[in-house]
Amino acid sequence: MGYSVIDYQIVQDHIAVVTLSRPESLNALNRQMFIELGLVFSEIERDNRIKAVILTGSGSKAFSAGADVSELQRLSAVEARNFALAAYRTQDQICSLPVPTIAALNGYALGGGCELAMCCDLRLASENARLGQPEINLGIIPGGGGTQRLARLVGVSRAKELIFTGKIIPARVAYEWGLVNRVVPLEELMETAIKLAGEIATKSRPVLALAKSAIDRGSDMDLTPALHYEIECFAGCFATEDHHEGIRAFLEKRVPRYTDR
Ligand SMILES: C=CC(=O)SCCNC(=O)CCNC(=O)[C@H](O)C(C)(C)COP(=O)(O)OP(=O)(O)OC[C@H]1O[C@@H](n2cnc3c(N)ncnc32)[C@H](O)[C@@H]1OP(=O)(O)O
Repeated sequence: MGYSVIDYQIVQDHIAVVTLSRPESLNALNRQMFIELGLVFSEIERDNRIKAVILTGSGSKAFSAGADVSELQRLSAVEARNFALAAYRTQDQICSLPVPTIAALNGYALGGGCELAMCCDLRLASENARLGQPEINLGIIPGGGGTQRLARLVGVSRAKELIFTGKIIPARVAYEWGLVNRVVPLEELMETAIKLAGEIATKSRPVLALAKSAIDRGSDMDLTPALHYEIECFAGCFATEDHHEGIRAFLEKRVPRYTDR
């Protein structure tokens, strides 16, 4: 399928790389971008070969500088709600993918860009990356999950500090706050992301899906139901062929050969 504002590639057979591609506006997120992200993530969801997804931005300056401000300028309150709902639907597709997702933040990840990164399971940042929710400086608040996902990742106090001031933090601070998993030089970012995705892709696809579901769905529950849900996911592993192979390979002192069944 042809895309105009994103780029899509499969590398090393199992790794999907989706690149936000509007470099002239620092990969600002417009309606077309949400439509194409929706289409590409549907394509990824249907492709059983894919075991990890990397989401990044084109160029060396930005992952994404957020929602396209020139589109926001024209929105009524009703249209703003529809814009946020379109973003929500795309984000929900990303969050519910059964395979791990990695945001490779190659520069600014602001507003909707930071929100998109927070929908991914893991975040790697280049040393020049800068993150924040600066919507308050435009007289608005985050509408793509920023008030919720940021608070869950860094805590309510730090989320309030970022959202109330619009302050942008460097990658190193984002790492100290737990907002990104790792910081690497820009020229090593994609190599690091592909290496991490490759390491994940050596595992069993259905077992990765169960691990992701146990963590994500469990974290929306109280502890006791979450622990019971983990038990169901753990038991689900024993219904896979891959768990036989994993255990057998350990006992035979060899590397497992998973078939993703
Ligand atoms: C509701 C949810 C939201 O996401 S609201 C948007 C939240 N994001 C922001 O407020 C960030 C806006 N951008 C900036 O503050 C700056 O661009 C910067 C700090 C990220 C980088 O500054 P710098 O001076 O290095 O670059 P420019 O400002 O000159 O940007 C280059 C080029 O990109 C256009 N652009 C940047 N961000 C956006 C955006 N969010 N929407 C639309 N366009 C954007 C900027 O206008 C420049 O275009 P040009 O035609 O060259 O003027």
